[in-house]
Amino acid sequence: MLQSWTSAQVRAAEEPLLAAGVPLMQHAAFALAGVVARVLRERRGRVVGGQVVLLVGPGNNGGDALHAGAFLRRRGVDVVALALAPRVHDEGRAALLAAGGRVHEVTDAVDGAARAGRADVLVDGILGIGTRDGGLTGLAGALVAALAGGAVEGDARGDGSRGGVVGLGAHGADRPAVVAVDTPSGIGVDDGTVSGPVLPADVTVTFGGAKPGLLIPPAAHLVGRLEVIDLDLPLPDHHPAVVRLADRDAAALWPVPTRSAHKYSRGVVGVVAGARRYPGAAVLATSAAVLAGVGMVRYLGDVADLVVARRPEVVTGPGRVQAWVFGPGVSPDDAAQRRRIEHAFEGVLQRGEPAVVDAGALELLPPTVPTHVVLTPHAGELARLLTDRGHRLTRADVEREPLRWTRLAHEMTGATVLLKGHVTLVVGAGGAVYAQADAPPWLATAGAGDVLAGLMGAMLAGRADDVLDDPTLTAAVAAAAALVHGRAAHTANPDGPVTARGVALALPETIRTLLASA
Ligand SMILES: NC(=O)C1=CN([C@@H]2O[C@H](COP(=O)(O)OP(=O)(O)OC[C@H]3O[C@@H](n4cnc5c(N)ncnc54)[C@H](O)[C@@H]3O)[C@@H](O)[C@H]2O)[C@@H](O)CC1
Ligand SMILES: [K+]
Repeated sequence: MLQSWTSAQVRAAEEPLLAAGVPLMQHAAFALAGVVARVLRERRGRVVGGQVVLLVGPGNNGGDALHAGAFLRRRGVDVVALALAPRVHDEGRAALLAAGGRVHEVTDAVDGAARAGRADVLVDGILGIGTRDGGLTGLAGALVAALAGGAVEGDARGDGSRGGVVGLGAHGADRPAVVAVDTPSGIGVDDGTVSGPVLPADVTVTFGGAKPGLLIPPAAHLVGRLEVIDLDLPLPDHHPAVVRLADRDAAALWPVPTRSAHKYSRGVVGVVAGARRYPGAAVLATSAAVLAGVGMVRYLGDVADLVVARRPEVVTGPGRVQAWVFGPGVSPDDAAQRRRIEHAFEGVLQRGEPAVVDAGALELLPPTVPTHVVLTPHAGELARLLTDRGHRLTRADVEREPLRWTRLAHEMTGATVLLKGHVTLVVGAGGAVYAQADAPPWLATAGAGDVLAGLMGAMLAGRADDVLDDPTLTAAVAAAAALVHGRAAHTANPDGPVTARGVALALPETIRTLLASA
């Protein structure tokens, strides 16, 4: 499990150690220098003679970079600090100079970008947890925009004058590797927003514990490989801001049958999905539930013949269920499916049956529901859901601030809300947040959401009693389902195209491997 803490939580945890004179910055800088040395070795075969340029901002984040530069100097690395503020960390600066490094005061963004572009490794120490709203501006903003590759047109000098842009480009062996100090500078450290230029990192070395912005999109896409340096900070372990589950966490959440289990005790999933116009969604959602290993799958809808032809294990017609899947392939104008879903919602509310509410069923959601109801919108559907509740939003708004809007949807509806994406966010009871980045981009394909819904329904059915006893469990189960979904895509075809059906078929093998690894 990867846990993360907000800037305020990290500062509070650092305070007693700093008061006791623990040299946290030295520890952080030493670890940072080790990572930079490793990156130099990866790129050039050796550390000695490597060229490192430090981008140094006004605070302790720049201090970390300067001290790391001093450590690297002692290992024979050529280190130049580009000071991007009128004043940089005094001690760090003195340490770098004493070790034979150089400090260059940058006054021109184009010139600064040209110097930075010549490095083997660029260390981004402009801002860390001291970042205020608004991202990088002025000289640092213009320099980073120039380096990041023309994000700013014309204003690369930071003084309004036009200048040539020295872009790092997106790829290429010649461009410097970028190592971010604590966070890529300019991201919203606590919410993952990106409101200005940011230098995409190859590696982010974060201190004490991860920060939410490193896990939440869009900033999460700029982090590269994440390395967490443990500083033994007394962080509130039971109250992380955002969590990312690992395989063993998902395995621990999986409903593994006991020897005395029978099909009803293992859970029955009721699936209301598909229509004559969208029969595939019913097949995919029921298949995923069957292949995830639930006790029984019960299908309600108009394409029962097709579902049973494809999945003879499925029973049809009403009856007892432990959890529901509503909505894949259901259009709002489908009166029969609407009635079935509205009727089943009564059970969800009265008897406390967990439910996954997807696609067409999102529009049938009662005004408020308990947390054992999981909504699984993509960004466009979340925008619509909130627009219907008085917040005029577009898909792009949701993509800019996914955590904010997922949280609001949870607060307004009471449901656990899972926002599907390359990074999937889940917000559940008590405001718990999960950010799962397990899905390969190939998984963005038609029907993949139907498989996720079926798989999650199977998990909820298998753990229905636990979920009802412990309201916080639903969000964890939803996050684990997202993890399994991503892993199944990988099992289906590592690093290549996948079909939704292929992902469903890969579930048994994926779950077996996951449980074996725990
Ligand atoms: N507190 C500690 O003891 C430790 C801190 N560490 C480092 O210190 C960093 C935090 O240092 P600071 O608190 O000095 O903060 P930063 O270095 O992140 O920021 C410095 C200053 O930049 C200014 N600033 C903020 N947002 C800005 C913006 N958008 N544009 C321009 N200027 C802006 C503010 O005046 C802020 O105080 C951490 O991220 C980490 O790298 C590490 O050395 C570990 C120990
Ligand atoms: K930084």
